Amino acid sequence: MFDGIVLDKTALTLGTTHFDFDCRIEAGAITAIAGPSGAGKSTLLNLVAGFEQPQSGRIFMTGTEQTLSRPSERPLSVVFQDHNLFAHLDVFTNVALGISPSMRLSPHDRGRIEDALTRVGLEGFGKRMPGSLSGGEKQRAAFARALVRRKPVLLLDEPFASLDADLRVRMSDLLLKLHRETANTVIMVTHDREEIARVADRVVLVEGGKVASSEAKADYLLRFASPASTRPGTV
Ligand SMILES: Nc1ncnc2c1ncn2[C@@H]1O[C@H](COP(=O)(O)OP(=O)(O)OP(=O)(O)O)[C@@H](O)[C@H]1O
Repeated sequence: MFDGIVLDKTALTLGTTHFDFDCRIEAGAITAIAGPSGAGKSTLLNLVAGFEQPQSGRIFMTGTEQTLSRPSERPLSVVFQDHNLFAHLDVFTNVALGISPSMRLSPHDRGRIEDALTRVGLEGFGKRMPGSLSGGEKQRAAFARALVRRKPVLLLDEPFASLDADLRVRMSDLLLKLHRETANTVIMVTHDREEIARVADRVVLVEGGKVASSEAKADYLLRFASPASTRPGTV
């Protein structure tokens, strides 16, 4: 049994754009999804998350078929570039929603939420409202919510793109630290070559709605570092 993520000839058409993804994503690794703008990176992630459903093909995750299951039924958490937090709820409540949408929390759950906030460097931030947080603090809160869910798969859609360069590096370090602790399967859409170099184990290159290659990071970086590279537009 392959316990990573499988997109088995997963196809759909959105508007006039056709997508046809066929790939395997290793369990326990951080896989970057790279490729030019409009190639289909977010669409691939949306298929894995269940926000889009394929018109044909199948999707497997941690050994079970998930092709038609709802996003909430899939063994995963998602962190987006923006809009991760409910603006009218404090940080504690935003994180708590990762455990219980109805906010039925045991003392143990409350402890886990405080612990997650501490691990992402937001100790004492529980009563703060999202509007009073910096961009990096908001992303940390989003990570804390993903952490308390304890799902084996973490999907990140350009999670650090709106942050400045220094903060991007610190958030990458945080991602690596959390990944070492949880050994979860991470898929991260990114345009940023340096981010790929810093955090990814493997790289899936998406072009024209298809998976063009899937390889170890070192091989990917070597290929595109070469002056003979034929794909200057890609990260
Ligand atoms: N719901 C939709 N209806 C019509 N076209 C869509 C829809 N969703 C995506 N597309 C088109 O599919 C293509 C791929 O979109 P997608 O967002 O997956 O690309 P991407 O690689 O993530 O791009 P970027 O790097 O710019 O975010 C784009 O041309 C986009 O306009």
